[in-house]
Amino acid sequence: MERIGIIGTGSMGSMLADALIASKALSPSQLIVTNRTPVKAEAVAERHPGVTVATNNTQVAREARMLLLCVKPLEYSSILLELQEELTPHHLLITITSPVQLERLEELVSCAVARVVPSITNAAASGVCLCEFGTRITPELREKILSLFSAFSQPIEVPEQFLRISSDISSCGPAFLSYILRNMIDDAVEETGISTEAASYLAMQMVIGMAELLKKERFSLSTLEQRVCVPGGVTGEGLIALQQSVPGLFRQVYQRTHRKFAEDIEVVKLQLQHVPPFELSPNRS
Ligand SMILES: NC(=O)C1=CN([C@@H]2O[C@H](COP(=O)(O)OP(=O)(O)OC[C@H]3O[C@@H](n4cnc5c(N)ncnc54)[C@H](O)[C@@H]3O)[C@@H](O)[C@H]2O)C=CC1
Ligand SMILES: O=C(O)[C@@H]1CCC=N1
Repeated sequence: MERIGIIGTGSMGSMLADALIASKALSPSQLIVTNRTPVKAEAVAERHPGVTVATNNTQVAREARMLLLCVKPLEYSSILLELQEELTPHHLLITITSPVQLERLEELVSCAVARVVPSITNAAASGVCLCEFGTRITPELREKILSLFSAFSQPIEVPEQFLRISSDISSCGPAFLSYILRNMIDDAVEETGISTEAASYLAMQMVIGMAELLKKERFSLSTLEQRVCVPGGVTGEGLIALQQSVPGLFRQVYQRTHRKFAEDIEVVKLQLQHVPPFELSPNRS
């Protein structure tokens, strides 16, 4: 029975644990989890009796061959120093974050490495996850990863150059759209006096209905816009206000995310300089 380890059970690590078990891709006994603050790992085991809570990261590497590293980029150097001796060529290390380059990871560990960037939408067994495979990933490992994540998402292979923008849309997108929707609601309340509850309910039902339409492939975004925008009607009037401020807005969003991404890559690179290549690791026998 193959076990999978999750290091870091914060927002994404716990979502992945829940999704793997809910989709039956894994039974609880196949999962071993750990977190710097143990209570978060214990909460996963409370939701899914049978999940093992490890006391530290090295225990996870000893008991599982496939590891999902679900911590923030700045935690990588210390975790890699801890895990370096435990990781063998039989392990598979999957990072879920973007600014840690796979090429660099391959210099630091002896096992195969891959990236799978999830999205909060995967919690509803929906949405995509973005995959990138390191050079040690065999066709069998590739299939294994795709099969595991396809239990609760649509895995899409993305070239490194488009990883950031893809993640901006699929992973950050739910936060961006939620912010816009909250403004749609707040402005409705301020402008008309409708209650927040009523406006929120209408907005959420609208989004759910729209997603269903898109899911059934009955409409593209532009046909949806055309069908709703009756010539001479009110939608067109509203769109005039949007046309004045929305075009180019997301370019600013993407410029900011890309700038932050470039900064993160540099900080991670500097930190990883303190991790020796795996062949030179001091404890290596
Ligand atoms: N939140 C999201 O929607 C998405 C996040 N990501 C990526 O996933 C990564 C994690 O993000 P979140 O889960 O949102 O963050 P989070 O802060 O909720 O979770 C990180 C967890 O790692 C734990 N941790 C930190 N250092 C540790 C260590 N040395 N050993 C064990 N556990 C440790 C923390 O206690 C925390 O529970 C980030 O790199 C982020 O870029 C990727 C796609 C979507
Ligand atoms: O905010 C972040 O850094 C992460 C990456 C993708 C979604 N959330």
